[in-house]
Amino acid sequence: MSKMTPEQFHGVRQRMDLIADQAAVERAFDDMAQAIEQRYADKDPLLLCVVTGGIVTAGLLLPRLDIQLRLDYVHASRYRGATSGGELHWRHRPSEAIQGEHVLVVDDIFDEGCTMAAIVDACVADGAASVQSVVLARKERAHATDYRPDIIGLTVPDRYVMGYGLDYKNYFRNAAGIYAAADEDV
Ligand SMILES: O=P(O)(O)OC[C@H]1O[C@H](OP(=O)(O)OP(=O)(O)O)[C@H](O)[C@@H]1O
Ligand code: HPA
Repeated sequence: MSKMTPEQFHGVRQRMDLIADQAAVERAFDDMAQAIEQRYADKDPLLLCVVTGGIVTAGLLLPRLDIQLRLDYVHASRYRGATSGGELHWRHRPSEAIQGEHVLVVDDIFDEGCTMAAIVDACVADGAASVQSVVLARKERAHATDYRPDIIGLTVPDRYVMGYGLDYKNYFRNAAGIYAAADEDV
């Protein structure tokens, strides 16, 4: 995994713009959790966290959900430390565990939409009883697929964003807010 020097890291941090502060993001999580509880109260869903970016979204949703549920993960990525997407690489696809389940796919962002559309298609192909999705953020842009997430926390501008699980060159996933990288850093 590539590294940034402290000088590069602090430069990016100084130039980035705040898009949604911690309070706004936490409110979005409350709303997302409420929507999930309404849809899944009696369904014993299997939440499927999309690793790596979806870890923070799943981790902040779970303690807010007072319903019967289980957790599993898929590992599929397109960006791999870059700021533009490529081909989808599967590293973990729990096909057998998905059969007959009400699956809720959990990710940090719906950008071009290719990742979520491919994961939802894979869950359907693997025999899920139903498949819905939740994302912390949807990018305000044209998407490369007709698929849309069922539950969306926030809409963010069409800029490269980071924080709350979203990375910039493998960093800033731990930022306690959502920030956009400066044009010169993208
Ligand atoms: O809508 P799309 O344009 O397909 O992009 C969205 C995907 O890109 C990011 O993952 P990435 O491939 O960067 O892997 P990561 O989870 O390790 O960050 C993000 O976590 C989503 O899974
Ligand atoms: N930020 C971080 N990761 C991403 C983005 C983004 O804007 N789009 C797709 N994956």
